[in-house]
Amino acid sequence: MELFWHRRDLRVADNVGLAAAADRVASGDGGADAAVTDDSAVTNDADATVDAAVAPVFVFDDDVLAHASDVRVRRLLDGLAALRDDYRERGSDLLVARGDPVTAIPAIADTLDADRVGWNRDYSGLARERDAAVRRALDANGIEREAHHDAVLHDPDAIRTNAGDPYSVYSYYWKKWTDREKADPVPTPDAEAVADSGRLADAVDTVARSDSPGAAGGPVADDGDAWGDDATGDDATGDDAARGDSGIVDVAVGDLPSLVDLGFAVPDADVGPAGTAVARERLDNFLDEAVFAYEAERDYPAREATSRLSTFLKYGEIGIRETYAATAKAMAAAESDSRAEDAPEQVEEFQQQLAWREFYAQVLFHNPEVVTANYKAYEEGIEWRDDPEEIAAWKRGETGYPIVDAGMRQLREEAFMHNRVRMIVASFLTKDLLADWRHGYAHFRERLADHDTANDNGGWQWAASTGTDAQPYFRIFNPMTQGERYDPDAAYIKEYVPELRGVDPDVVHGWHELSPTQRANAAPEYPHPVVDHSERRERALAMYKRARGEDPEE
Ligand SMILES: Cc1cc2nc3c(=O)[nH]c(=O)nc-3n(C[C@H](O)[C@H](O)[C@H](O)COP(=O)(O)OP(=O)(O)OC[C@H]3O[C@@H](n4cnc5c(N)ncnc54)[C@H](O)[C@@H]3O)c2cc1C
Repeated sequence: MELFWHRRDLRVADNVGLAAAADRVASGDGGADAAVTDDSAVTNDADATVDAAVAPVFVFDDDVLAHASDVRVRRLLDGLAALRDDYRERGSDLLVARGDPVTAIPAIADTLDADRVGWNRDYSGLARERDAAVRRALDANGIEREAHHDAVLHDPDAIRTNAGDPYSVYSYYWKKWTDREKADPVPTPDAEAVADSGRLADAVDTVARSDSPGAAGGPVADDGDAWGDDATGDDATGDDAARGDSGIVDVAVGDLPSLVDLGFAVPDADVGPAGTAVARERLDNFLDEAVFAYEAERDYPAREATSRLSTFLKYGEIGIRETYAATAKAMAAAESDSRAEDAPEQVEEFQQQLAWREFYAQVLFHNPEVVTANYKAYEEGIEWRDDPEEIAAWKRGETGYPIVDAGMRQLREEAFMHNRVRMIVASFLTKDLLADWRHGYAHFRERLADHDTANDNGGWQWAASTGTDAQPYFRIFNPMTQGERYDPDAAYIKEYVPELRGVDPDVVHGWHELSPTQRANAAPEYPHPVVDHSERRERALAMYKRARGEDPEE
């Protein structure tokens, strides 16, 4: 028996770690029963078939839940339900545990008589720290373990500059990324390779509820695997020893806790559907048509021009190899059929976004401190203004800047925001309200269903001009002209800002130039601008110049 630990890879298809375990049990190369050699003649065949299988588990870790939000836990539970159903279709089920993985994983492995535990690597600081502690606990209990690269096409150490450094400039990273050969999707395990649900139920009956082997074993010396070393980050607890002591392991077969059980409330936002089947349908639909106009259309929030795959990629409900292979197929088809000449470039533009995801993953991996610190140090530090009322108006979507308010309300209602609008609202918070990007990051982290530490942090530090390859500090979006350019008939704005529905688009886009009386006549319920953009623009330039040690008057 092998135990496979799902974390942010909620799928059975194109799952590198799961496929490796399934392949091993199918070929009889590994697992407790495969180790039977001399006694094989007397082994009960039925038991051997049942035991030579992979048992999947998910662990609700209280340390992770402490940093989660209503929206994200709702979406996680939906993704887990879909994963469980995929296992049930194969006659298996998902083991669901609650506890500290450092104790839970060795305890469950022990109960199942699993001699190996597998998982896919996660690159954030907290995850790496947790994984190092789990590795030590498994080693102490003599249980083999292996970790795989799965979430990205090229792992964070694979692509470096010619001098051997991690990349900090995206365009150079992209050149190498796109030239590298990409792995094919890995096979989906056969039903025979995953543990029968009855066997899982029997095992759960006997799981120790305290004093698990993980707790007894305690931490042992690290084996020097670079992936688990020196992890830091905002959400890292930094306390391995404490992790090994809790000893309580709650396990059920397919029985998912409710939001309330986990200490969360039902979110106002509709987090949308979950699971591999939905993700595949989205990808297929997108690659059928929209991708061929992706570059031209992707910045217009009212148009359905992007894939809306981010939440599925964040929870790993679709594999990145499968996603990339589908884009490569679409590109090949576009080259050979009668589509517009630039169709392949449009597909490549989409692949570039997948590469941004991997670029930010490697930035976070090599610089875990960026979660709380500026990537780019400013000599004198940035003197953020941080006005609580202005920040609160931004969060509520009541700044009096229509495109900003539409974005913030889309976030509240859908736990999602269009990429162009994320850039606009992030620029507005940092360069109009002069508020620290960390306020925005914290709010996005709470509200976005697709919140991904690497991408969210990368996006915020880009907008605040503090990140790798960031927007230069003197490039400050004008929220009115951005709205006019990318939402010319104000369709997106009107969808989320009902106060402006009957208002002419020119009036919407010129809102800041109207007199208070004109505004009151046009849309009495919609707020006046909280700040004057031109004045704030000058203040932002001075703020950044001072931080750079330059004279703001020059
Ligand atoms: C301030 C800010 C915060 C952001 N926070 C997140 C976040 O928490 N999670 C997240 O996945 N994306 C984040 N992004 C990137 C981007 O906005 C979303 O990935 C995108 O809007 C998701 O929509 P989509 O799936 O339709 O994207 P598509 O345009 O269809 O792109 C396909 C995929 O590529 C990836 N991708 C696209 N753009 C980027 C990007 N700029 N950086 C990294 N990956 C990208 C995503 O996985 C996305 O699903 C943020 C951007 C900004 C400016």
